[in-house]
Amino acid sequence: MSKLPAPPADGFCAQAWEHTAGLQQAIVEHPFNTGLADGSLDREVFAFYIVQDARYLVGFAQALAAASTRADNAEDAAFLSGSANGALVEERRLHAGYVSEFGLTEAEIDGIGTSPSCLAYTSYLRACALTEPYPVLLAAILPCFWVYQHVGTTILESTGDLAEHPYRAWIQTYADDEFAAAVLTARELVDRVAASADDATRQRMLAAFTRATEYEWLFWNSAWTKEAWPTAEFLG
Ligand SMILES: Cc1ncc(CO)c(N)n1
Repeated sequence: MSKLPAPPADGFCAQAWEHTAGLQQAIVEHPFNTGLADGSLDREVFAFYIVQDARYLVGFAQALAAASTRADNAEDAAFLSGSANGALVEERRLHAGYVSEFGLTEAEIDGIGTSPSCLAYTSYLRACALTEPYPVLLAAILPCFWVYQHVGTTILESTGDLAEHPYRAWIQTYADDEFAAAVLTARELVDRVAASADDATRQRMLAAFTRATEYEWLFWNSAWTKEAWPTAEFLG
């Protein structure tokens, strides 16, 4: 799958993407993602990322499930709850892969602490689910779809044939047609909800979209540095 078409120029998504264009570029150019693209990324760094991402997906799924309870029609509720289920299926798949692909035992996985950035991002999504209006929650969720699809397809464009690529499975997951269709549906939902929101809500949507995109950058950066809690040394 190649890049998605641009969203309608007069909608929220177009405005949000333009507002975060510099950040989107920094994400694609982050050394974690350039290493993922050319296959040079250290496998241990990738394993750390996968463990964090499985934990992230649980929080993301909870935010999606919460959003589905607030949808005002069955189609949107089905999309959101189906996406929640999809994120949890992916979490189970990643978890199963720890042992087969990375040789990590359950004890080793338990020994990897949830990083500050992973906890911050998932906590932010959960907080939006509890305290923000439905349109703002949706805007916070959207970068999780859209940024990954953008990164996945940008990487695929640069790699071409994936047959021998060490991170083939990851690239295929986020560059495939099924994920692209989900991103289009999510964008259409956010544009529709934004179109009937008032200006103040639309401002908060833009702030939430931007913050979540910042957390996407932080998430990759925290995997790259194998971010730990600086306070761990005080706790023995
Ligand atoms: C951090 C993060 N954001 C988005 C996705 C895509 O669902 C993911 N797997 N992980």
